[in-house]
Amino acid sequence: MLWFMDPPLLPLPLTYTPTFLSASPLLQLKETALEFSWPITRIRASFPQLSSTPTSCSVENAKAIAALVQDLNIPEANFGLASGVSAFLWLYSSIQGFKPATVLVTSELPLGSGLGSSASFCVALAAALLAYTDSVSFHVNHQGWLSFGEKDLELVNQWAFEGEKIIHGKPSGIDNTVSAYGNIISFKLGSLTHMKSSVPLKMLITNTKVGRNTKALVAGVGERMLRHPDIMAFVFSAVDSLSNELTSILKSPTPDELSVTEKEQKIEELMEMNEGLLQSMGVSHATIQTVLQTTLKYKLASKLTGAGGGGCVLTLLPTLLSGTVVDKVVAELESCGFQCFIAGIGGGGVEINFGVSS
Ligand SMILES: Nc1ncnc2c1ncn2[C@@H]1O[C@H](COP(=O)(O)OP(=O)(O)O)[C@@H](O)[C@H]1O
Ligand SMILES: C[C@@](O)(CCOP(=O)(O)O)CC(=O)O
Ligand SMILES: [Mg+2]
Repeated sequence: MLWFMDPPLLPLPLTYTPTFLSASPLLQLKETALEFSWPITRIRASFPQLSSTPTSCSVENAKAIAALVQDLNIPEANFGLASGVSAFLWLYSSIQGFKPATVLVTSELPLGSGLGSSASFCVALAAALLAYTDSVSFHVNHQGWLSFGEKDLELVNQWAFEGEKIIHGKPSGIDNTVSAYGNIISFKLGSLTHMKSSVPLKMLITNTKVGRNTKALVAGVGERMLRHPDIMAFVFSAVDSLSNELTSILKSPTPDELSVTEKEQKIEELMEMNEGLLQSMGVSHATIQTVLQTTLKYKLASKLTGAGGGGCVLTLLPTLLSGTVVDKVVAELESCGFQCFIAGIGGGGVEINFGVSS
């Protein structure tokens, strides 16, 4: 069960404008001010046969995508985007077919920081592309926002998983599932349980700003498993037990404030143990250790999030913690050059708004 290794996901606004004025699909990435487009004839020639149901990108199609991306000459500083652009090409061509459209992506998430930006990107993309096909239906949610019906949401999630595979290599599927469905999910390969926490969890997120790549980190854990299969089997079994314990804490009813505090203390202990297990998988980093030591001075428990190796660290902010302590710990972390923000755990899932424009 991988639930406890994963991040709270934040929204990724994405604007999708079908346009029949241009003959090229256009991808605009607002934060990096980059734009990519391809002649539709070239895309059509690159993918002679595509399935309209969620399908993994074959080796042949991956080669075609690599050629399309290589010709873009993405600046070296933004080269990490190549995998996102590849996922875009696969989802766009498979779902949208060969109709030209403009896709504008804006995001509040830092990329490659363990907060699941790759999954949010794929979910938002799959959702926007599917929303413009005739095959999906919606429920009205709030103020122009629509949510997908159960079957269509699963379709969004399956396509997003195919995109994640391109960015990530071998994702478990937890990030795209949380991003699509929202709330808290207990996830074991092959089975997932949607949960609502009985404790309102608040986390301080510290971005160490150390860039890392999920694909490389996950591959590194795989190599350690090959070198030490017996030890790593115990580590993963411990992560599983830990996740089961967390699930039962979150599920059990909370009658009064004292038990909220008790639950928070138990969760803090689990976070500390989880951090130790993640360290033994080899995915920590010197900056993560600095965040852990800093928050520990204020008796706060922290753990790395996502694939680790830098990126973000989560610190539980207990309900009764005073604002002064939060201010002090944030000031100390920011004086190290880190960036802090506060998030509640368990947000909403993907929604569509046909009225939003850039
Ligand atoms: N808004 C976006 N636009 C384009 N690509 C994106 C966007 N968000 C994420 N990606 C892709 O996802 C990659 C980061 O994924 P990953 O290494 O899994 O880190 P994380 O998911 O923790 O942010 C980026 O390098 C990029 O290829
Ligand atoms: C490490 C892992 O649990 C999540 C990776 O998340 P991120 O891309 O680091 O945000 C991998 C996975 O579940 O596929
Ligand atoms: Mg990711």
